[in-house]
Amino acid sequence: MTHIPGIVITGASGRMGQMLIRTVTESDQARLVGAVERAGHDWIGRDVGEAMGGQPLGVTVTDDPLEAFAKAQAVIDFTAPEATVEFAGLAAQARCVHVIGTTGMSDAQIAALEPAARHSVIVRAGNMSLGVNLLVQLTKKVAAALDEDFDIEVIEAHHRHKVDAPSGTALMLGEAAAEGRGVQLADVADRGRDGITGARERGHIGFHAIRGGDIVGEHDVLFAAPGERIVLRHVATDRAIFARGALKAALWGQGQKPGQYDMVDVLGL
Ligand SMILES: NC(=O)C1=CN([C@@H]2O[C@H](COP(=O)(O)OP(=O)(O)OC[C@H]3O[C@@H](n4cnc5c(N)ncnc54)[C@H](O)[C@@H]3O)[C@@H](O)[C@H]2O)C=CC1
Ligand SMILES: O=C(O)C1=N[C@H](C(=O)O)C[C@H](O)C1
Repeated sequence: MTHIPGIVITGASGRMGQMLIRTVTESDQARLVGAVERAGHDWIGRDVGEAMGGQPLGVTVTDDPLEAFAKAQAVIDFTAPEATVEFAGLAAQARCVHVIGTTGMSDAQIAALEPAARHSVIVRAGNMSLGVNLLVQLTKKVAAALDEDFDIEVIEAHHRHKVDAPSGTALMLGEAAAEGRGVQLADVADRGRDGITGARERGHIGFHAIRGGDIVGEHDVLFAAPGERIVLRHVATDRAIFARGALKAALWGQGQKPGQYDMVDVLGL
């Protein structure tokens, strides 16, 4: 019997799913024990390594998440909001750590994770990279140090396939800026200005989303005042940074008490 945690990857054929499978199989601290895709997907029933165009990995892609989770200690889930809510319940049933990278979740979907978190460890973050989680801390500090003479705008850019906006990372950065200022983001967020918007409102936090080509993920937090500007920037050039963070979270979650955590907890920032 090995103590190396067994990991299931949901959304196995996706951009992040495939990156996660490579990251887990290359790690000597974790074992790939399952790969899940949606019902009807043409990878179901195939070896996941072969489906990715490589050597067999001895793991067959399934559309039965509970059967896969029952053999695992952790589930790493970068899929879609409805799927993630369903997986949270099943991961709790199987007592697996559930690492959630999925973005675009509504407040109701986030609230729906709470019953699962009474039985299992959930680590959820809109961005699993070390760099962005450091940027979140810096954003909070800079926002706390400056007054409302500095207008805050969060600008993000992603590939043409991304379905949600603003990005999960942009929202994390906006929340951090709002927290630094001691306000609620919901009260001050300006999302996607268009038309005769009127002059910018003092104290508001703006969000802007660029979509194009194969941009992995870029985030700027702009603090603009009369006469000067500060720009905090993170540029992701490789999805491996998200996969490495997610695997770190899955390993960190082993032995933690049930509840909801984020990458700040995992990274000790
Ligand atoms: N937190 C982070 O660090 C990061 C988060 N993301 C987020 O991860 C999510 C996925 O991103 P990508 O991999 O680029 O998307 P993608 O569209 O390439 O992959 C999503 C996969 O999930 C699968 N899926 C959807 N519903 C499913 C279900 N019910 N059961 C099983 N599989 C299901 C799809 O078939 C697809 O293969 C997005 O929400 C994205 O914003 C992406 C990168 C980093
Ligand atoms: O969809 C993506 O690709 C990414 N999504 C996350 C987000 O919404 O912030 C993280 C990263 O920027 C890539």
